Amino acid sequence: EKNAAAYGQWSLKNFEIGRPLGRGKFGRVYVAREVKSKYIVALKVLFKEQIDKYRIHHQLRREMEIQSTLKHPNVLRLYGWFDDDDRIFLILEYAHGGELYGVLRERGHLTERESATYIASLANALAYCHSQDVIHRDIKPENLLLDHEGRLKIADFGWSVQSRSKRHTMCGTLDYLAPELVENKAHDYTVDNWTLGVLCYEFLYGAPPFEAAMQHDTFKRIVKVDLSFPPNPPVSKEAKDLISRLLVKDSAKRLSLKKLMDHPWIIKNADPKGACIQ
Ligand SMILES: CC(=O)N[C@H]1CCN(c2c(Cl)cnc3[nH]c(-c4cn(C)nc4C)nc23)C1
Repeated sequence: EKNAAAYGQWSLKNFEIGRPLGRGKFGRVYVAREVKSKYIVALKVLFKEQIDKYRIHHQLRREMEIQSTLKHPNVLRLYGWFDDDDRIFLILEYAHGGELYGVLRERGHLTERESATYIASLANALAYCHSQDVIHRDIKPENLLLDHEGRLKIADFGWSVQSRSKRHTMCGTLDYLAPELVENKAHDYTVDNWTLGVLCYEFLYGAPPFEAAMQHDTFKRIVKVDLSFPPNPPVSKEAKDLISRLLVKDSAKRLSLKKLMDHPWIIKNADPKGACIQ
């Protein structure tokens, strides 16, 4: 198996498996260590019978092809994969800082500097994905991880692996979807610009802008762009200005990622190193 590893043909023998990080319909994710290099990775295990049952081969292959070609500091790397008789193993970058979602829930809301830093990192990552013709990365707080320096990593769990920490948002939430998506209309990469507005709002206020008890009410609030800014926590007018330029029904009128990077709130608050949660 020495040669096998040399040619990137991995097998379970190359890894020591650690604690589970998350689980879901299709499998689980574990911390793992590559035996020879001692390199820490996240190993996602998917069961073939589940993949057959839910007929997601094509989606899984597309996700794997996309994620293995994307190489950006704010996109979680997929290093490779291997399989055995009944499982497929994805070798993913391990984010030492865990889920941004957890920090957001713990803290209630983030500071303007933290929020602007993460929005700038996301805009950078999305501009890169769009340049590779990849759109609609399923960006919601669950899919945002932090590395050991607090730098953001988009981890796209297209096949919904939920983490161990209790989820507050039920799976398949509409909160982050643009009107044209929830109305099943044609959509382009500007759906991601809308989602940036939702995330920026949620970082600053601790809850997404169109949240409602029932999914149908969320749907109505999204299509109406029923946006309001509560008095607490106090948020700068520049931040509200940026959010209002992203949460625009007409997708052609949404602030572009390029213009977002030059927005006064981002210039003033974003940490150029992309990290600032201590
Ligand atoms: C959205 C989702 O399912 N996330 C789960 C599964 C994969 N995943 C990770 C993936 Cl895919 C990569 N790196 C991670 N690091 C962690 C993590 C680290 N700490 C200290 N706590 C956690 C949790 N998790 C991952 C976490």
